Amino acid sequence: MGETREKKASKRSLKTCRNKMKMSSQSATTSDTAPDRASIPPMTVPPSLLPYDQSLVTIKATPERGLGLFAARRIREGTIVLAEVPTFRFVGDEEADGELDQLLRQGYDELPKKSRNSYLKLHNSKKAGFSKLKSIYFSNCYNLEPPRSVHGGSCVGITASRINHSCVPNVQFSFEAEAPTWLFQSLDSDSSGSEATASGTTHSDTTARPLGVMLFHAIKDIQAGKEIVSNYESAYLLAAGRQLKQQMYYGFICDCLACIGLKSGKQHWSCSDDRRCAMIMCRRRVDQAEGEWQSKARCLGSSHQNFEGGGATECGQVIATLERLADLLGKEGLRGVELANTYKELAKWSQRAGDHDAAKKWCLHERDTSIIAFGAWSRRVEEVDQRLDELDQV
Ligand SMILES: C[S@@+](CC[C@H](N)C(=O)[O-])C[C@H]1O[C@@H](n2cnc3c(N)ncnc32)[C@H](O)[C@@H]1O
Repeated sequence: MGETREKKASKRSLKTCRNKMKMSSQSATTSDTAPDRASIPPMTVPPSLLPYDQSLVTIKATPERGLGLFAARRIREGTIVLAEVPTFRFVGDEEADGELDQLLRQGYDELPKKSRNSYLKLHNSKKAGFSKLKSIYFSNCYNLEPPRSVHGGSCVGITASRINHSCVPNVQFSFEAEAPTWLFQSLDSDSSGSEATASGTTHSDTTARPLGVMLFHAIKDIQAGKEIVSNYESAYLLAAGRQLKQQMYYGFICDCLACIGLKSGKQHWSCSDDRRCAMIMCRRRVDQAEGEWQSKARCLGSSHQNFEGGGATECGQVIATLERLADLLGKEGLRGVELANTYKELAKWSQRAGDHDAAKKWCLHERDTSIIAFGAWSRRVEEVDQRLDELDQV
């Protein structure tokens, strides 16, 4: 299963270096030929291509947040902090059709004893009217719906469940339905019940739905001893809105820098809500422009999205809004999926404006951000590469 993708990944890793070279040499000479591998300095190899190192993190108790995951040593941006085969994974229909209890019970019975015990020890928010298995599931599951993942449904991993929340996360969660064999080989097989799934399949059973792998990449450098935190919620909410949701769904109130703002004593974070408000406004403007663009395309009966119908001014305004959004996201420290998606939109609107050089530039930004947040061999980077190839052909 993994071999073809691994081969592709190693090809892409060379391409990564080539694009990085292109990026840094934009104002100088641009070479179309790939550099000799030997001439590439080791630092240009994306950290996420290095084998996954399980000793990077450790689980510790905290006074306010229960158990949490902590960096055992300094972790560089782009490193896989945690890779885990989920214990349970359900697609959207299974979650919705009321059979989840039965599926969970069936999957649970098939787990090795150690994994069953680990599952029962996970945090339980004691959700009213839910069985214990289901309440634990919904207290810890990661959503696989867009924009975080395109697979739909949700999943739970034993170690991933110990990651606490911050509105200013230092890791980005992603899910890969297929992962290279080197990654599976470096996973601890009994840490996640990887030999069994909710539907009784194994990840090596190619005829059944594979469990895939949950991944957490560092989106910034993390100092030794610092807590690993992911964002459970949308970034496009003000502190009060985020806290309402956290209280409703998880029973806690976040005290991250963005939430405490002024109380942090840091000028930068006292403006967090202002920045998030501006981010929400940008998002609304872009979403509205996208809706108008789509309906115009439908009216004109254009089968192609990139018809020359919008006008440079309209596209220019959307591009300026998206540039502002990218800047705000950077200032808020949100350098994961939100930033990658913003660069993707910048490339799309630049293409609509007929500016292929800008489209390529933003695509390369999306690629660099995606390598850090999702890994160089990820489906997301593969998709960006396809779009870059298409741009090259224009
Ligand atoms: C998925 S679990 C995370 C691991 C959990 N701390 C444990 O001991 O297993 C989610 C629960 O952790 C706690 N938690 C997570 N992030 C928190 C935060 N920023 N502040 C306070 N509690 C938090 C809440 O009780 C939440 O319902």
